[in-house]
Amino acid sequence: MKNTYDYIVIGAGSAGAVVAARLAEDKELNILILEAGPSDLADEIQSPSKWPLIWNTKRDWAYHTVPQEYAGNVSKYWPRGKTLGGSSAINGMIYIRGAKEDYDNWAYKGCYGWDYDSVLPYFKKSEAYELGENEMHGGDGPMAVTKIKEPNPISIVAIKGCQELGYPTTDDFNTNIWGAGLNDLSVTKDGIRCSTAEAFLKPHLRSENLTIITEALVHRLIIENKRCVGVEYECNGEIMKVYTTQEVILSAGTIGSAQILMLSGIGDQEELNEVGVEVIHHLPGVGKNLQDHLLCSVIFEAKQEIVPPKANLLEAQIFWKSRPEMKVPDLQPLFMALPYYAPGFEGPENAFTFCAGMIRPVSKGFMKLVSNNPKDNPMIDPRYLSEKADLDALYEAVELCRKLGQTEALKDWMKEEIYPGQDKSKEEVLDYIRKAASTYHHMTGTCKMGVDKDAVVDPELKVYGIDGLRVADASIMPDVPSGNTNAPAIMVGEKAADMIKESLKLKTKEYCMELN
Ligand SMILES: Cc1cc2nc3c(=O)[nH]c(=O)nc-3n(C[C@H](O)[C@H](O)[C@H](O)COP(=O)(O)OP(=O)(O)OC[C@H]3O[C@@H](n4cnc5c(N)ncnc54)[C@H](O)[C@@H]3O)c2cc1C
Repeated sequence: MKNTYDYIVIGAGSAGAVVAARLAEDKELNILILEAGPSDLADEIQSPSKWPLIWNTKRDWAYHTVPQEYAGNVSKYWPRGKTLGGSSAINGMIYIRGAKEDYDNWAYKGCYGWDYDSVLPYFKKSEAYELGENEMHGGDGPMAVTKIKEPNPISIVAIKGCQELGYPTTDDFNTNIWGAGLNDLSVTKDGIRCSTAEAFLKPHLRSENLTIITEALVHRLIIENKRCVGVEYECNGEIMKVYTTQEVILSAGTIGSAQILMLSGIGDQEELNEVGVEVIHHLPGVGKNLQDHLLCSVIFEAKQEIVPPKANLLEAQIFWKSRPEMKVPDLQPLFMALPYYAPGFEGPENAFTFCAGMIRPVSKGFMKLVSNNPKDNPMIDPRYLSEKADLDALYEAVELCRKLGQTEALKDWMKEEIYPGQDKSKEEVLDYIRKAASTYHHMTGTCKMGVDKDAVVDPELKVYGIDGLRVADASIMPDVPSGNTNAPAIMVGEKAADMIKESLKLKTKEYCMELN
């Protein structure tokens, strides 16, 4: 193993695996990718219906928030992938990009080059859409996106119930987001999860210019004169140092990237002083702007036996709005053929869930270090439901799901509403929502891209105030897209790799001009 590489990528997750693989396409470059977790060789990862079995194992960071003041005063569990592929190896495999307006809004806030028309080519670049290339989909990218072959009966009746209530349907959320329909999945044609490790890293396993090190926990960046020159990490109990000739790309995810910046002395100076980290660069936005979507389970006991789902457990959903005047969806209820009880709630096993989802949160939270030890999980406070607008929206999502349970389409399936429960007052329903609300797993924003004083990276994803360092993952999203965040994180990886390659070309050109 060398001790100097052209580029060092930290984190082999949804975005990091893409950045490393795309850079390694240039055989002149030597790339290192450091991943804290072990390999992804596990049946629970490969089989699309087994993903919740990975929770609380060695491949899950298993974070917990602080007790949520506005959400039942309980701590909420946050699974995150800790393996090759990162969270794309433990996620629900729904392939969705969100609304066009999400990205146009990023550009409106100063993130030039990130409007939907500009990012669409990057979504398409990564994609091998089962139905082939068209205006909205890519046909020959590394990442399989397939249709659900044998949907569970609950998924089908839920969509019919939505139609009965007057909602439209859609057969492709990435072309027309509004309405109810079956999801596209990041699953191969052979029915195996298509994580970014599967799609992007595996084809490079024999590439001599891409070195992948697993179980390598990055402690901090090595910074000299405000330039990132390398990385310090721990592997097999040994502390190692590795250096870069070009750049370090931080792709450790919404928690990991902000944590590593702070451990390296880049963050809010007062907060860093409190935990004994020497301040290298005061950047107050690091760890702030934490945003997440929320779910709340509406659970029905079933009249007839539910067959176990064959696909990804999350086959169908609806994108809708909490108020008629809304221009983009803010609700995304998911239909599951199993009971998804929140911690502390229980009920019959032969049951199904319409999981009310709220996807345009107004509440913003933060995370910060509790010590200067890289092995200590940071303190995470998403401040769920701290803004009343979020509770109002989630309430509308719950009511939509409850109405769906009462439709004719569901008559042969729905025996009884278990949660929030029949004949509950609005106050009781709100109380249930606060207690049962859980993450939709879409945390973003702690290293926000932007042009304001709280921004951490510029629109080229370069960290303000430090040379040779970019962040590329879900943490840079200024606002969480209104949909699931895996495809957007992969898009960030694709665009980052292209920008890095462009910078290198420019540098080489300048160097050649100097020589002449
Ligand atoms: C349970 C679950 C279900 C989800 N379901 C869906 C879904 O169905 N569809 C969808 O679109 N999205 C889903 N998501 C969200 C989506 O997977 C994430 O938003 C996306 O994977 C984030 O990508 P990322 O690159 O930012 O981070 P990650 O993919 O989490 O990658 C970060 C990587 O960095 C590594 N790392 C962190 N710290 C260090 C360190 N100090 N040293 C070395 N390595 C480090 C991590 O181990 C990890 O591999 C789900 C997420 C979860 C957890």
